[in-house]
Amino acid sequence: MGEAPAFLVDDLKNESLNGLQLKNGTSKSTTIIGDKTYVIGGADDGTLSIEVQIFDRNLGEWVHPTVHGTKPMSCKGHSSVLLKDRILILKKGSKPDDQIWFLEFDTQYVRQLQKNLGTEVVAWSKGVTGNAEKPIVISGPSGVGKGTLISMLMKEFPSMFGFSVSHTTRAPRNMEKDGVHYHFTDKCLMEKEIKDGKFLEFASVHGNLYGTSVEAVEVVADAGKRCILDIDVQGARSVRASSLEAIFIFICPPSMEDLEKRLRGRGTETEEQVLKRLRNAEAEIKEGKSSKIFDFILYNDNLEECYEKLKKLLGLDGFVAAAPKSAPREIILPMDHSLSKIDDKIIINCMPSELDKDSKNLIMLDVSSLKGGAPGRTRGLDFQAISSFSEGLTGANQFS
Ligand SMILES: Nc1nc2c(ncn2[C@@H]2O[C@H](COP(=O)(O)OP(=O)(O)O)[C@@H](O)[C@H]2O)c(=O)[nH]1
Ligand SMILES: Nc1ncnc2c1ncn2[C@@H]1O[C@H](COP(=O)(O)OP(=O)(O)O)[C@@H](O)[C@H]1O
Repeated sequence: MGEAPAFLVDDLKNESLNGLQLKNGTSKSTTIIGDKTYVIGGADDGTLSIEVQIFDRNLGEWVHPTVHGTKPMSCKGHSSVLLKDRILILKKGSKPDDQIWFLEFDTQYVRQLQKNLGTEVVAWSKGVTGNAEKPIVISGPSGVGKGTLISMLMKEFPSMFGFSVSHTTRAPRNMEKDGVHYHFTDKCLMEKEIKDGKFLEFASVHGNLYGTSVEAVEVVADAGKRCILDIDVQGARSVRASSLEAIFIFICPPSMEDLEKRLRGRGTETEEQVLKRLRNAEAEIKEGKSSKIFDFILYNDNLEECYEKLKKLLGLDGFVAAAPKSAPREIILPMDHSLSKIDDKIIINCMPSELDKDSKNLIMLDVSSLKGGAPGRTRGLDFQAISSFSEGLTGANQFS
C-alpha cells in the first residue's frame, strides 16, 4: 500500500519569494525539488502563456532564464504535482467541455538544457490515452522498400496509422511535398532546433541531417493514431535508449544485387548518391541484424509476402479494414478538483457539482510508465474512473 500523499501543491502560499515577476492575473503553484523551488505561473491575458521560474534556495536567487511553454496554452487555473524528476501540471478546465491537459516539466532536462541555451522545454500533452498501442519504428537500407511498405499500411488502415514526418536537410525529390514526406529545412535552423530540445532523435545519414521532432510524434498521437517512424539505425538506437516504448522492425533486402536494382530503378538519386547509399547499406544491414535494437527482421523479397508478414507481426492479419476504430478516451477536468499522489498513482478528486451532489468522481492516473527524458511522455498515460481511493490503489476496477 502506498505512502500518504507525498507532495501536493496548489496555489502559491509563499508570496514573499524575492523577485517573483509573474504577470498580474496569473495563477501560481510551487513545487520544491531538492534546493530548488519551481514556481509555475499561467496567465489568461491573451498571451496564453505559462512560465516556470526556478528559485535556488541555496543561492537565494532566481535561476535564469525563465522557462516558457512550447505551445501557447492558457493555464490560468492549474494544479501541479511532483513525479520523480518532473512536474506534472494539470490545467483546470474553464469550459464545461475542457479536457485534462498535462504539462510535463522535466527538471533534469531543464537543467541540462539551461547549460546550453534552451529555454523552451515544456510540452503540453492532451489527456487522451488514444490508441495505446506502441509506435512502430521501421529501419533498413536505402531502397529496401520501407517507404513502399509504410504507404501500403497507411493506405489500407488510414485511420489507424499516422506517419511521423521527419525533418531533413536533404533536397526534396521530384514528387516529395514539404510537410508530407519530410519537413525540408536547412542545417543551421535544424541544429538550433536540436539544441533547443525540439527533437526526440536525430542523425547524420548519407551526408544529411535527419530527425524526428517531438511535435511530429505529438501530431500523430493527437489524432489518436499509432505512429510510424521511418528512421535509420542510429535513430532507432536513440529511440531504443529513450523512454519512448516502440516496436522496432528492420527491413532487409534479399541480396545486395536486388537492393542496387531497386535503388537504381527508383531513379531518384545521382550516381554518386547511389554509390554512397550502397556503401552505407552494408554497415546498416550488419548493424540491423547483429545489434539488439530490433524486435523483428523482415526480408523484403516478394513485396506482397513481406507486407503480409508485417501485418501479421502488427496483429493486423484478418483485420477487417472497415471495422470501427475505437474513439480515443478523453477525460474532463473540472475547475474544482484536488490531487493526491500515492506511489505511481495520481488520484484526481473532482468535486461533485451543485446539481449532482451525490456523484463520486475520482480519476486515477497511472504514471508508472513515465521515465526520464525529454518532455512529451504523458501521452498514453492510463487513467481509470474509480469509486474510492482504496480501489485506485489495488487497481481492481477497469475504466468503462
Ligand atoms: N535518424 C533518422 N533517420 C531518418 C529520419 N527520417 C528518415 N531517416 C532515414 O534516413 C535515411 C535516408 O532517407 P531518404 O533520404 O528519405 O532515403 P531513402 O531511405 O532512400 O528513402 C533512411 O534510412 C531513413 O530511414 C529521421 O527522422 N531520423
Ligand atoms: N519487394 C520488392 N520487390 C521489388 N521492388 C520493390 C520491392 N519493394 C520495394 N520495391 C521498389 O524499390 C524501390 C525502393 O523502395 P522504397 O520504398 O522507396 O525504399 P526505401 O523507402 O526503403 O528507400 C521502389 O521503386 C519500390 O517500388
